[in-house]
Amino acid sequence: MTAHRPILAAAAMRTAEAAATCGLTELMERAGRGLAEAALRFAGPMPALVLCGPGNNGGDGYVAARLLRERGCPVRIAASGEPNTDLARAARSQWNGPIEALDEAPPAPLLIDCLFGTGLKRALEVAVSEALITLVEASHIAVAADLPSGVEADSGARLSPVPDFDLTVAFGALKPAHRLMPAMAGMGRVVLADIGIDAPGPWFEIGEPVLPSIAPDAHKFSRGLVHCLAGEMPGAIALSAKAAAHSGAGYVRISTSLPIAGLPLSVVQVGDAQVNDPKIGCLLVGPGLGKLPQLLTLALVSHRPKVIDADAIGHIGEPGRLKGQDAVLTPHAGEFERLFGALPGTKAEQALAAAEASGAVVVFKGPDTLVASPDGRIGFAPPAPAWLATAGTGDVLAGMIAALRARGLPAFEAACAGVWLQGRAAERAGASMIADDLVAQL
Ligand SMILES: NC(=O)C1=CN([C@@H]2O[C@H](COP(=O)(O)OP(=O)(O)OC[C@H]3O[C@@H](n4cnc5c(N)ncnc54)[C@H](O)[C@@H]3O)[C@@H](O)[C@H]2O)[C@H](O)CC1
Ligand SMILES: [K+]
Repeated sequence: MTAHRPILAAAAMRTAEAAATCGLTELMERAGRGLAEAALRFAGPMPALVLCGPGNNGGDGYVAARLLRERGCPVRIAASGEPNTDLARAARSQWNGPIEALDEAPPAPLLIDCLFGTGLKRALEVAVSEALITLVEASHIAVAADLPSGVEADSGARLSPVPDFDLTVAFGALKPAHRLMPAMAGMGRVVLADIGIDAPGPWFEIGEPVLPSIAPDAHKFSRGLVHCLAGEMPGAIALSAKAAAHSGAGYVRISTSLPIAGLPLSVVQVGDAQVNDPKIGCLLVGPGLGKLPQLLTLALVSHRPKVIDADAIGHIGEPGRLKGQDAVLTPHAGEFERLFGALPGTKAEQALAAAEASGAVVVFKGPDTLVASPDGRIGFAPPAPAWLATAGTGDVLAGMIAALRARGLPAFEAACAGVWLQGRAAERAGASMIADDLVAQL
């Protein structure tokens, strides 16, 4: 069971650090110790070169270098300049070895990057960036302290070229960049060093969901009825319906004008869509819909909870149309931009703005899927296999979320649970999977 883990943007992290009762000096000592221990566990004792920048990330580096040396590792430090914070100056004063110039330092088998962390504001100077890339490439194992230098903590953008790391040790809490592209792709394994910060908040990494149990006296309708609206290409909604059935819905029904082949016999096909049937736990519209905006209109007339996916998102037109609906929207980047326009800010800020504009829970899909609620919560997906990027996996996700909603989870929790379960199913299905195989793993 993995709980939700807090994710803190840079400003929230600074607030949490300032509120820590142990004081900032002790926080830096803990961060440096966490870094040294994680590097030792990962790489074993090997000659290390620690790169120290001007801020507190550099301060963590001075502490880690001292502790690694105390444990018998041959350690050198190379710095890009003088420390510019009292904390980092104090940490450096406890290092009594030499400090090399960054652009002249020869490489070492273990490279620890403490140039910049959450305080990075702009691209690295070219000489600093080049030295970092050269030294990382010449090392056997490269470890980033908090974040790889060059990565912007809140957006996951690379402000300058960033080499690939083997290990990233996040301090106190994950930052958005640990779960956002492109930054997360180059971090290697990400581990969290506990420095005693306790800052639960509305942003978190989605953990293993707690699913509603099946009551001993359950019947098919009490377990949840998912009603799917089929459109022009019924294969897609068939995949959603199968996924819904395997995600614990008690009853899955499709309204379709033509019989759909290949569906499990337990999925019931009907001719008319009684979208206000009070037994419906969740409506699903969009997969394979094609050019049938009237089916979206029909879904929006219904007072039942709904998942709106794929083609249906393109028919919404104006996000405000969804206000007052109990809806989960599941756009990928193209569908997101078509509906909400080019929103400013980070992916998390865009997802929140979209949730607010529509009043819906927004599952902003991609290799770094986010689930945003109009109430300000955001769930960041834990890393999922890249092989999920194949046709039909979105239809499967929509069906899963619809089933979880019909089973009684609130919209945001259902969406988070669906995203988490889909990632784990993909891990089990393996790299050669197609969307149909994903259903078999639910
Ligand atoms: N605050 C704490 O108590 C603790 C922080 N920890 C670690 O500290 C960093 C964040 O530290 P901060 O000093 O805010 O930022 P950085 O070390 O990332 O460095 C910012 C520093 O550099 C300047 N700057 C920004 N961008 C550039 C650039 N491209 N080129 C040159 N200089 C730049 C900026 O003005 C600042 O002066 C956090 O990640 C943790 O690693 C400890 O973990 C715990 C205690
Ligand atoms: K760093």
